[in-house]
Amino acid sequence: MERQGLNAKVSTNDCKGENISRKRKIAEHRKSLPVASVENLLIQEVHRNNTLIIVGETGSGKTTQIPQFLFNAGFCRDGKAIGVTQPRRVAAVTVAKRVAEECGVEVGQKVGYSIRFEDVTSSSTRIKYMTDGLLLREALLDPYLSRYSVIIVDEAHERTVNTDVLLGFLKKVQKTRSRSLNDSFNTRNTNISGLVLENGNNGKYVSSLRQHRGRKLPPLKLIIMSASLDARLFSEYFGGARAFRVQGRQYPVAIFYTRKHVSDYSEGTLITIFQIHLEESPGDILAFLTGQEEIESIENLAKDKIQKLPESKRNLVIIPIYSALPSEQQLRVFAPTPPGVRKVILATNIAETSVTIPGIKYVIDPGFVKARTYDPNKGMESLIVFPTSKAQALQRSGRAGREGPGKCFRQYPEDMFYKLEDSTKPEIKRCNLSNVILQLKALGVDNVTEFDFLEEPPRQAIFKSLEQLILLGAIANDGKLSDPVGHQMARIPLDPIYSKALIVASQSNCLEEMLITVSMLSVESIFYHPREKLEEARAKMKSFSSPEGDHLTLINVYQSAEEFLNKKKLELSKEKLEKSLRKWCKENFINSRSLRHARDIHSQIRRHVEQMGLPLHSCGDDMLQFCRCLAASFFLNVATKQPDGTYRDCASGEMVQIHPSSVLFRKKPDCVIFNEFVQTNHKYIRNITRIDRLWLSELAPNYYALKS
Ligand SMILES: Nc1ncnc2c1ncn2[C@@H]1O[C@H](COP(=O)(O)OP(=O)(O)OP(=O)(O)O)[C@@H](O)[C@H]1O
Repeated sequence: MERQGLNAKVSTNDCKGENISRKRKIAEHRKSLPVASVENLLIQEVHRNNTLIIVGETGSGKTTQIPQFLFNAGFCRDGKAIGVTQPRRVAAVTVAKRVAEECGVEVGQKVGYSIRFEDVTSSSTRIKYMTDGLLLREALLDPYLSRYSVIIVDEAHERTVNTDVLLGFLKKVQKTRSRSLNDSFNTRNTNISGLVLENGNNGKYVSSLRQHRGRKLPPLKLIIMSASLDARLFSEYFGGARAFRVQGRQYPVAIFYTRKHVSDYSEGTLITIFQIHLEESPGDILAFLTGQEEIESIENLAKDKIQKLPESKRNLVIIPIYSALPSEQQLRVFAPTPPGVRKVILATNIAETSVTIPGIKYVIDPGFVKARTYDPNKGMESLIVFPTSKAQALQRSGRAGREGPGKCFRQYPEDMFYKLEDSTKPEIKRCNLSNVILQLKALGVDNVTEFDFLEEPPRQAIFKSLEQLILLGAIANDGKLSDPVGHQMARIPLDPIYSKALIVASQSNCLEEMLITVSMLSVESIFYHPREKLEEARAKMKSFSSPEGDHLTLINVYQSAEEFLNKKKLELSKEKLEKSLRKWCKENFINSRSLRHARDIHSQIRRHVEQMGLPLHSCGDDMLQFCRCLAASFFLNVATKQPDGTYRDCASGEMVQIHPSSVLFRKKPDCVIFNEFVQTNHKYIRNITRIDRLWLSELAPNYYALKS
């Protein structure tokens, strides 16, 4: 007993020792970062300028250190907080965890994060990492962002829609806050609702202002950061804002190009993974691919190849990361690699910016990315694979060289690099804007065409999206959000068309079914059909399939999985239950990762609609009612069969085909609603349900009466 006690004591001490040495290492590491040498200068610049643009090499310490410098310089006095936005959830979470560790606190205390459906902050949080979309949602409740003294918009070069909208909004808040400060200096306690009216908003702004009447709001400091942004563009937009350059890089990254053009980049990536594994020194590999399906196919091929290696070389583990993966699975890539094992991470551009994945020494960059495009004439949005920009290539190589020197293998010849665009085309110029417009209107920007965008989206795209929102009933005659539908839609964090579907379903007693549908539609490929077991997979799919179409088929899958879980729930532990669900998925050729993600989304949105008080009913076996509800929700996406068996999209007039993955592929009903337009060699529609054409003028009279 005594010995055990002694041992226990020794191991606690060991633990303490380890902790102390880790803390010391972290402290030394922080001091060695390029930004550390300019801390005082940076703080001076922030004091002098309300808007500052900071450009510094990847890994120089911008994201993790600058918020801490600001905290130490007193920017969180009076209970104010520093908000740091990231374009991606995974970056917000992992960086917050790292900074909490550096500060020696639990995440959620002084340092926290907030992403859609997950808030790890408390009243003591002073440095808050979050997605740019989340800050926009916060602004709905607090239009002056009054709890923040500084907002840092990180990775601004990504130019996501949310970043662009946020920048325009922050510019406005800065102006208003400076004015509110002057007003409260001059006429303390006066009613400053003039500012409210100027913002063109209603009750929400007023109440928020009332809270601040008589209290000074300090000017909002805004910092825009990236390793690869066009500082001039941002500076001009913010009236000649100062740009500050942090010199120096932590570790070098050697760049390698191929001699010739690579015709099949996935094959090239696979070959390079194994070349690195067999020829290079220890260190983990990060390879960038374009999407879930591509990642899963390379994952399977790589796993087969590993089995064929000599025993001593099989120490290779493959870990995927893409946005449709549930958060805890995404975080697996950040776990330390066991000794003697080499980790290969197959990632989409989700791992391209901000993140530090411990152990990564090698990056493979095929030079492609899947991105959204939007054709405003046809109102059609699709995902297309594009070459990356130089900025993206730089960010990707920057994922190596964070813990020591690294190497980046670009899967294209050097001259190709110089032909790439400097920066990525802003998403706002190539996407459907209905979500943006809904958000702006909710923020009180009634005339969207007058909003001060960093770069204007195409007018036609604005009008097309406005039209869509009007047709969905989100906008009233006066151009404001309709009451209650528009306001409700703005509260649900989904695409407007899906938010509307939930509202319609709540009125038709089938919200339970629509919640499942929307969750399943929010993930990629529920079914998988391995080439070697095609017939077996098809037979299984048939057992779930509904003659009405894909939406009911997806519901069948979801409900069967739930039934299975309910049966097993009493006899198995949580861990075993997860395992047996994976087995069930495998037997049924269901993608277990996608199903898990859909279940996650389902429970999150369910909580949301419950909070909103929407009645959660099921239509039971009355599938006709549900199909009518689908038609009432997705009436903007209707296609009708043509004599030659192809389909015509009613909204755009475009000729399309039913995607081969649909259960209606061979049945070819006369009239269908669909949820996705996919453009490969052909134009396909996906996720389809048959409807009766006559329902349309009854369920969407404004649109169809007008059309006919
Ligand atoms: N989670 C982590 N684990 C280990 N080291 C980390 C972690 N996060 C950051 N670091 C270390 O801190 C350094 C600075 O990271 P930081 O994210 O602040 O740089 P950055 O300048 O913002 O880079 P980028 O422009 O690529 O986002 C990294 O190079 C790495 O050495």
